[in-house]
Amino acid sequence: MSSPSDDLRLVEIESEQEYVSMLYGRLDDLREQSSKRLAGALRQTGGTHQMRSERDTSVAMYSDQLAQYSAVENGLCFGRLDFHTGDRFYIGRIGLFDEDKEYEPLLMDWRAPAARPFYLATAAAPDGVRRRRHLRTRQRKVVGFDDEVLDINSAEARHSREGLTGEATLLAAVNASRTGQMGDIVATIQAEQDRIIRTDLNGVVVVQGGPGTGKTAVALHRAAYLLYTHRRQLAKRGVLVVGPNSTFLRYIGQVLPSLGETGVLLSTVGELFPGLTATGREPARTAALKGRIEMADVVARAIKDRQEAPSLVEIPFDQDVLRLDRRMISDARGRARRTRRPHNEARRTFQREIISALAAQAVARLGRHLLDQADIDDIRRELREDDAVRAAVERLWPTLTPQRLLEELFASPQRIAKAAPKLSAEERALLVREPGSPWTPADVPLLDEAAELLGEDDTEAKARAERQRRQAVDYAQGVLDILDLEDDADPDILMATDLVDAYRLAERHGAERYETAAERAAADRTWTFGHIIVDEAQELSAMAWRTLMRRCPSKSMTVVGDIAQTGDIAGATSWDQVLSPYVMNRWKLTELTVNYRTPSEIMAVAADVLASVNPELVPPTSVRDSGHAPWSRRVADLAAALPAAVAEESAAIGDGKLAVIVPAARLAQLRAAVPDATDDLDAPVVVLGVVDAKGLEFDSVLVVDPSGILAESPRGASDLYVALTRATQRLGVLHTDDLPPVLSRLTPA
Ligand SMILES: Nc1ncnc2c1ncn2[C@@H]1O[C@H](COP(=O)(O)OP(=O)(O)OP(=O)(O)O)[C@@H](O)[C@H]1O
Repeated sequence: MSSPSDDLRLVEIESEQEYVSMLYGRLDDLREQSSKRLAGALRQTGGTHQMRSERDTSVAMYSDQLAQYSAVENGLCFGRLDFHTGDRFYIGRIGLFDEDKEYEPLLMDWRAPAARPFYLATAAAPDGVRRRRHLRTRQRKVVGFDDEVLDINSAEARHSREGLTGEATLLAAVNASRTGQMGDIVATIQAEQDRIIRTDLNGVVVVQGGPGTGKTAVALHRAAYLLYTHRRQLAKRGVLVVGPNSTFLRYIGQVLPSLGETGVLLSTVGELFPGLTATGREPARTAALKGRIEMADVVARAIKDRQEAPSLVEIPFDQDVLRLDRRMISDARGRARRTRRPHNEARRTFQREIISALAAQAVARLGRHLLDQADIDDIRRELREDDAVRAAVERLWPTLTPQRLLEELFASPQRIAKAAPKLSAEERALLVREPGSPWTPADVPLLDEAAELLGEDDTEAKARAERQRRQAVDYAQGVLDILDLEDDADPDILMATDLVDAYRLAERHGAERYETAAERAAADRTWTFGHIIVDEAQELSAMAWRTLMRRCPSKSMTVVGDIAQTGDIAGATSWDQVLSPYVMNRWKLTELTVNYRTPSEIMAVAADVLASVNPELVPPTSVRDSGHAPWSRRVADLAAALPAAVAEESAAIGDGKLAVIVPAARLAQLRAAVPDATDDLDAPVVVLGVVDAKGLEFDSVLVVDPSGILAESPRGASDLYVALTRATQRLGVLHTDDLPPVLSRLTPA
């Protein structure tokens, strides 16, 4: 039998349903409008260059709108604010307005200033808000709501925990099973997070916080907020989000689209050199050395070393031999260097000077008085076009790509010795490798450094890209002409999304399509972004920071990380050390203190490990208990014991996700021991090394061989801390030898 309060709730849900259905109706109208406009734009043919470019812009704009309307379909409206004045606002993923009533707001975008009380108002500081309501929806259906009455004297206010906004909805969200994809937190952003999300665009903001405090979530919502608030400025230059590895980028990949933002480039530092995939592996010590700032000097010296000045070069020319001695070559080299242009650009000066020196010799031999200016010009031209002269210039001042420079440097201990006189012999030996070896992520900042110093002439490549883009548009046009659309084509039969598909079809036929800023940025090494967000920033090396800073001359950045979780030996130990070379003390530290992921029982274990990293570091406070005691089990053989432990944990979490986190050296062996295990985050069970588990989370985590993790790296304790804090519900530890003392809090099972 239902109680009167249940009945009241049902009535409320019905009335909310009516409103929410109206909002979806409005969304459908907008979708249809954009579809029609897109179809119209796509049907325009030919015209002047300007008309075509306007059409491209319209196509891009309407395609983006359509993508945004689809992206906000789930959870379109998630909140409501009732004010003491009687005003009422609904809060959602985008703003919707009533065109018939002077654009009265029907739904307030969560990023609008007026929506802020939804995240900040408290019973103590209600900001005029009487009630905050969190709506729960499934697809287009309202399935429930949670209310908070912001009255300091209410029983609810007395019971709610200090500092939490929308506690019931928040706890439901953090307790939900994980899906393998990070979700957005737009309905439950907490006050300390909101303040960071809405910090000014300018300058560097550092978000320091322990595991699970929402740093990644905050960084991504900040990207969405900045794009909303500074759309004009940022849409043109784009926003770059840098993450530690591609597994992590896949994990967070859906958050921004679900917030209606598709124009953000997600990348690892290793992917920032267009046209190159850095898949190679190398010893951690080599990668750490390549990450050191001294490598900038090594690259610069390596280039200078290629500008050779031998004592004599003889060049056969016109049945004679011309001679370049060291002084002539040094003079030409000096002139070229004094231009202060990048190596490949300064080459023109070098070549001119060499040709002048050779021409002077040739003219002197023929007899200056017998030649007029036209003859001398002819001689210079002949010299310029002469193969032997070209070969000599190429030897003395070669045209170098970053790849060739580094490949030839690493292949030659002699070259390394000249370029790196300040490194020890042992360090220099770490750099040597076979030519043709695959590029590694740590090579990328070095290639970038080299590209800066070498200079590149990419006009040809850009012209080619533009030609391809035009072909793409024409191809799509051809497809559309065949479709022969009528103006009033029934949207049910042929939606504009089909047209977009036709447009995108061009891509698959080898031509480029219209590109967003993010796409153009991905293909252009010299692109500079309007804002850069760096996640797991503690992992970046000094050379990687140099690359990123180059990509953002305005130094508008959000730097997100946790110094206590630094695992990479090239990584950071202090934010000041990382940032002051670029922005001195002009960076702002913000902190997150509440852990939304890891329950208190697991955090107590992790806190002991943190104390072993540095007793002064304070772990974040968990927002909840799970009721499950983290356990440990001593086994004789890890690979043999693993399947049963996996089966047990899988049964305990039902539909949730389980991760087995192992020392990198045992990854292959232990992955083979778990039936159906992969590194695909959508799978129910994944087996990962600690490095690849960074930033991720799972309902249950099995940490295997903690001593192995501790011993594997000088930052082993930080790695173990990361591994333990990936779980949202349950944690188990399997070990063969004595449990490390820092884990003594675990319950033997
Ligand atoms: N306000 C919030 N509402 C609901 N869930 C939240 C909130 N803040 C964080 N979370 C959830 O907590 C989990 C941890 O967040 P996130 O991954 O952003 O933390 P992090 O600080 O980056 O952690 P780590 O340093 O361990 O990578 C995620 O599932 C995230 O969705």
